[in-house]
Formats: sequence, C-alpha cells, structure tokens
Amino acid sequence: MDLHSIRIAFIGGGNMASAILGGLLRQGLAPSQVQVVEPFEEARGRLAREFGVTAHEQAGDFLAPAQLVVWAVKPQTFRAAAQAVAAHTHNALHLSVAAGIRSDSIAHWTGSERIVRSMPNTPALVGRGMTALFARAAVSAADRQLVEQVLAPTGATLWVDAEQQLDAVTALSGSGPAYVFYFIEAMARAGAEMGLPPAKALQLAIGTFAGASELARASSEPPAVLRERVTSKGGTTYAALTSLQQDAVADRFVAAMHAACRRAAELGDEFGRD
Ligand SMILES: NC(=O)C1=CN([C@@H]2O[C@H](COP(=O)(O)OP(=O)(O)OC[C@H]3O[C@@H](n4cnc5c(N)ncnc54)[C@H](O)[C@@H]3O)[C@@H](O)[C@H]2O)C=CC1
Ligand SMILES: O=C(O)[C@@H]1CCC=N1
Repeated sequence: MDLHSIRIAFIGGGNMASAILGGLLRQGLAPSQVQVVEPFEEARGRLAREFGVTAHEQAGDFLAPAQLVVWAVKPQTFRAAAQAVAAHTHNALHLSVAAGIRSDSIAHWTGSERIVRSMPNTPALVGRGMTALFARAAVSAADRQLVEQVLAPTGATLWVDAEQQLDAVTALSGSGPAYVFYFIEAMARAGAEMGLPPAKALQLAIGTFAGASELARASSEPPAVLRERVTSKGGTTYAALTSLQQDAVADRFVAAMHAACRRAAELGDEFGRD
C-alpha cells in the first residue's frame, strides 16, 4: 500500500487522531484520502477547519474503500463505535490507539484479524511522541511498514512481542507525559514558594526537563551516573535527594505506575469483548 494513494478512515477525531492525521497531511497525504467518523459537531468543525478533511456524524458506506482504519475513540466507547463501523469496512488493516482494549476484542467486533494495537503519547502532537506497537499474527510485514510510515511524523515507534506488555507501556510512556507535567508543576510551585516570579520558575522547570532529557538521550552513561554527577557530597542536590529517599518517593512512584498498569488491564476486562 502506498501512502500517496491509500484511503484512511479515523474512528474518533480527538487529540490522538489529530496528532496522527496532522502528521499524515504534513507527509503529503491529501485530505480527500481521509474520512473521519466523529459524532460531536464542534470536533467535526475543528477537523474541517484545521485539516480540510470530511468528518461524518455516523459510520456509513463512505468507509468501504478504507484500507486502513485508525481507532482513536475512548476505551469506553470502542465497542459501540466498532458495532456501528464494522459492517462498512472490508479487508482493512486496523490500527487502534485505545488504552486497554485487547486485539481479541477488536478482532471479535470488526471480524478482522489484521490488527495492530498501539500506545502513543501526547508529545505526538509536536512530533516527539513514543509509540509502542503490537501486531497480531495475521499482520504482514508490509502492514507493519505502513503503520510505521503512518506514525513516523508523530515521533519514534517500537514493536513489542507480547500484547500484555502494552499495559506496562501504557503505564510508562502512555501516561508518562502526565507524570512529567506533575513534576514540572511541583518544581515550578517550589520555585515560586522560594521567591521566584511564577512565570520564571515555570520556564526554569520546563527547560530543566527538556535539557536533562536531551542529556540522557545523548549520553552513553545511564541516568544514575548522570544523577551522581549533579550530586556533590554535602551539597544542595544531596540535600534534596536525601529528603526524597527518606520519603521513599521512588517507591511511591513505582507503586503509582503499577496502579496505572493494573488499570490498563482492567479497562480491557471492563470494556472488552462480549
Ligand atoms: N490522551 C492521551 O494521552 C492518550 C490517549 N490514548 C488513547 O487514545 C484514545 C483517544 O484518546 P483522545 O484522543 O485523548 O480522546 P478524545 O476525547 O480527544 O477523542 C476521542 C474522540 O472520539 C469521539 N467519539 C466518541 N464516540 C464516538 C463514536 N461512537 N464513534 C466515533 N467517534 C466517537 C469523541 O467525540 C472524541 O472526539 C483513547 O482510547 C485513549 O486511551 C492513548 C495514548 C495517549
Ligand atoms: O489515561 C489514559 O487512560 C490514557 C491512556 C494513556 C494516556 N492517557
């Protein structure tokens, strides 16, 4: 399948759909190659204005030519959306971004085995996302390549071999941007409490995350070594890290991520096939 002639349908036209769709259009895909099903009028208007694509209130036969169907609805609405869409799609490759919803459920609802499940994250909106992918056995090498091509403008992709690993991915990189924002908020709050103008404290917090991430990416050293380099014996960082350790913040953080992973599995049970 060639990206420049492919027909793509998006089921759901919110945040994640917009990140992927925006990237596709930047790669030269024509808006006429894309159809979107999006029940909310306001969202349909935004899709038309921002991307020039046609968004429909409901599924219909306009979906029949789609060779790739991108599922970008909430886990809670996946089943109902799939039941409305399935009769109109034929021989399509299905790509889901929904948290928790297992490929068994998607196969059951769509009647197709060509399913790739993915877990992106919101930095996809600025082309710096991390997306993990899982393919069912019926997905060909060409299908995998197409999915990689579709997601390339949103950032980096990696494949996992076991579908269950996507729950861990969801807890790590899927939800991860929220943890980073949480820390940015805390650092900026502390900066303001210590006397900095709030806007400057925020600028310093964001810049520190961006710089430290870039350093970790560029360095051949593991993060623990980079951390030690910042930490002079008896110095300021030492004082902060000792306080974090006394409060077992790392352990609490790991426990929080386990909660996210458990929730991903629960979503699969709660909103999965029947
Ligand atoms: N926001 C995030 O950080 C991430 C979200 N995800 C997953 O992406 C999926 C979509 O999330 P967002 O884009 O953030 O949500 P969103 O709420 O921005 O978009 C979902 C869209 O689906 C539409 N919709 C509702 N019912 C529908 C139906 N029956 N048929 C078609 N469209 C329908 C809604 O109107 C909405 O515009 C979720 O399953 C979520 O788990 C995955 C990774 C990260
Ligand atoms: O919070 C959620 O359920 C979704 C999945 C990963 C990020 N947001």
